[in-house]
Amino acid sequence: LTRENMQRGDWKDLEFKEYNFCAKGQPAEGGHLHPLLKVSQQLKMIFLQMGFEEMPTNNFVESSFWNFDALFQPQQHPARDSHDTFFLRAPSTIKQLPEDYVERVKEIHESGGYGSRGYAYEWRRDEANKNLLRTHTTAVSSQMLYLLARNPFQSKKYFSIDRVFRNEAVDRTHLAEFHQIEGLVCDRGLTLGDLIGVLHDFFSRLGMSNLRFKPAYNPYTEPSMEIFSYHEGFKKWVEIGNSGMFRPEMLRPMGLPEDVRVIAWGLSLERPTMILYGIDNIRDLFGHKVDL
Ligand SMILES: COC[C@@H]1[C@H](c2ccc(C#Cc3ccccc3)cc2)[C@@H]2CN(C(=O)Nc3ccc(OC4CC4)cc3)C[C@@H](O)[C@@H](O)CN12
Repeated sequence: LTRENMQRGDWKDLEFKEYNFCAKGQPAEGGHLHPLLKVSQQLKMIFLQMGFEEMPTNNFVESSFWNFDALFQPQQHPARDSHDTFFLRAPSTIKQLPEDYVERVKEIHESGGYGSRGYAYEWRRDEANKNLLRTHTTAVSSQMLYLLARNPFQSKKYFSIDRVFRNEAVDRTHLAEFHQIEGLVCDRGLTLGDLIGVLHDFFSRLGMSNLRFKPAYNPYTEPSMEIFSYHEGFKKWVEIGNSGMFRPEMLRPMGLPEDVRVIAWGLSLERPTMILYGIDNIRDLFGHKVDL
């Protein structure tokens, strides 16, 4: 029976079979939640169950100051080169920064302080003013810790899961951006043992309990550790993240009390998602699937 039959009136001469009200309908094509979304929701639940608060990471553009200088990362560090970082043409510079804090950061880079020798170079404000696409969510962690330091001290547990951008060669497992997962605990008298303990708690909730730690280096954490977990499936140790204790050269200029320590760790969202979903080409995670 068509619209034309109805308009022409010739439906009267047509033969119709009995309507089968018990016939099954067409299977409804349902949508699917994206694997990255499902894994990030699972990780968000883990952090919330551990009493962590989510950081506001809804801005991809950061200043070099918050992304590097506040983390005591020197201005000549290779990661700050345009080969590794996306700098912005417009707006190319940050409008304003907390001037008193900037002065203390300049001081710690140039001549040290709080027992540190610093880097003994001429720190440049115009370098710190350059806007970029954040290379890690630690650029947000630094701002949250600075805000914490401006109020009467209280211990805090923060997390973030969001996009970060690196000007790197793209290959099967690397794109110019990825989602970083970061957790941090700020409290008086925290030790490396507390970091190891919170890592065991966190990763055991992801089904990874057999962990090993390897000394590593980050410009903003000392000591630093790479985190490994034995993967029963692959029968080998898999690097599952990086961690460390933020340096005094980062925390003291913020104004945090001398006995306050911050332990932190990070991992990517893509790696666990690809492993959990058996995806071996990161491009299958993004963009429209083109079956050529
Ligand atoms: C440019 O690449 C950086 C990324 C990404 C990464 C690395 C470090 C941090 C960090 C940090 C940090 C350190 C100190 C203080 C604060 C933040 C965050 C993400 C992953 C971190 N990595 C990573 O995610 N690996 C991983 C994580 C989970 C996982 O689960 C599977 C189900 C079993 C499997 C693998 C480790 C490696 O993949 C590494 O080669 C790649 N890393």
